[in-house]
Amino acid sequence: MIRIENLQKSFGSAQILKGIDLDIEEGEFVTLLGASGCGKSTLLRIIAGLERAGGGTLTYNGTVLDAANDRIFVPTQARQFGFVFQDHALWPHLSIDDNIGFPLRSYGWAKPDIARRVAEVLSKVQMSDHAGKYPRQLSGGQRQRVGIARALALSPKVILLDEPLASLDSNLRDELGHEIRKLAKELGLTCINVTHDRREAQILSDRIAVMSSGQIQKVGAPLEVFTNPQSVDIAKFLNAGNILPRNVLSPAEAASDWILLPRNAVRIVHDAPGDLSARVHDMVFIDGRFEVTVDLDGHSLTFYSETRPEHAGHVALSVAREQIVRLDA
Ligand SMILES: Nc1ncnc2c1ncn2[C@@H]1O[C@H](COP(=O)(O)OP(=O)(O)OP(=O)(O)O)[C@@H](O)[C@H]1O
Repeated sequence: MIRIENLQKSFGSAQILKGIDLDIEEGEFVTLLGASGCGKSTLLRIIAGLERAGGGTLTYNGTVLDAANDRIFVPTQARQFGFVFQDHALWPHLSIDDNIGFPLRSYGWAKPDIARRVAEVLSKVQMSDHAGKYPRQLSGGQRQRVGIARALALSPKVILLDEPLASLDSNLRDELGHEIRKLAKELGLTCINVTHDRREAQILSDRIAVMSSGQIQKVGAPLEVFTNPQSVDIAKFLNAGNILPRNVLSPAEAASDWILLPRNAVRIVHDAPGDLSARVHDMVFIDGRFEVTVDLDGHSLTFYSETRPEHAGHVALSVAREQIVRLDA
């Protein structure tokens, strides 16, 4: 298990990590999700041993890897974690098998053992046919598969990923994302990923830690984080649904209270008056359903609909009120 306790880091006078606490279980896939500059890469670099913490403790299976106050710091090589970066970081002048074999050689592996291991990991990422090629002869997705194979070569128990899907187009991102998740589970890997991409986080992760301003604001399974994001800021960053003053749906309530109304909690009703009447403002067909935006007393409300609203103009809506959650301002 990886345990992060009150971890802190400053660059000059800027405090970048302000006391991070997080436990990551063996075999778990956790994503640090946050906007640019929130400190997620700095946290990953500290876990990797590429950066030292300024305070707090990092332990792995009970062994302290970094504790600034006790002057303990285990260097990167001794941590034996695997790395996958967004830009693949392959050596252009080496063939694919040499790219994967090179680190093994530097650990003193014998040639036949290297050849066997390279073949094994290439087959795990379905790249066996490309062993003799050079990185420039591969597509972005294929290069990333090689990057993953290289990370697996030394059989690390922990893999650290820095936006592994960022350089890929959207279909490929989903496909490789599902494969990475499957492979991680098959091999029982503990994975820590950083990204600002919500979709990537949801596809890959058992749990998501939402970061902003050097702190973890919310941790949970994707379903929990996206359906109960806790605050207006997190809900906005996650694009979790409609963020409305409570009194828009319940006029008796205080206007200063905020709620999250998920996009699947609203539906058009045809044969009943409904809870609300609203004016259709916009509509797009996307991912097999309509995304309808209505104007509700000056507030914009977006929801998913299997059917196209029959009449442009006004629609009657029913709201699944049990799906509404309160948000901290
Ligand atoms: N070596 C460094 N020296 C000084 N400042 C740094 C250093 N590394 C990071 N920072 C600063 O720390 C802050 C957090 O950076 P970090 O890279 O951790 O953010 P991030 O959330 O990963 O953002 P991004 O997604 O853009 O990489 C930024 O303001 C950055 O400029």
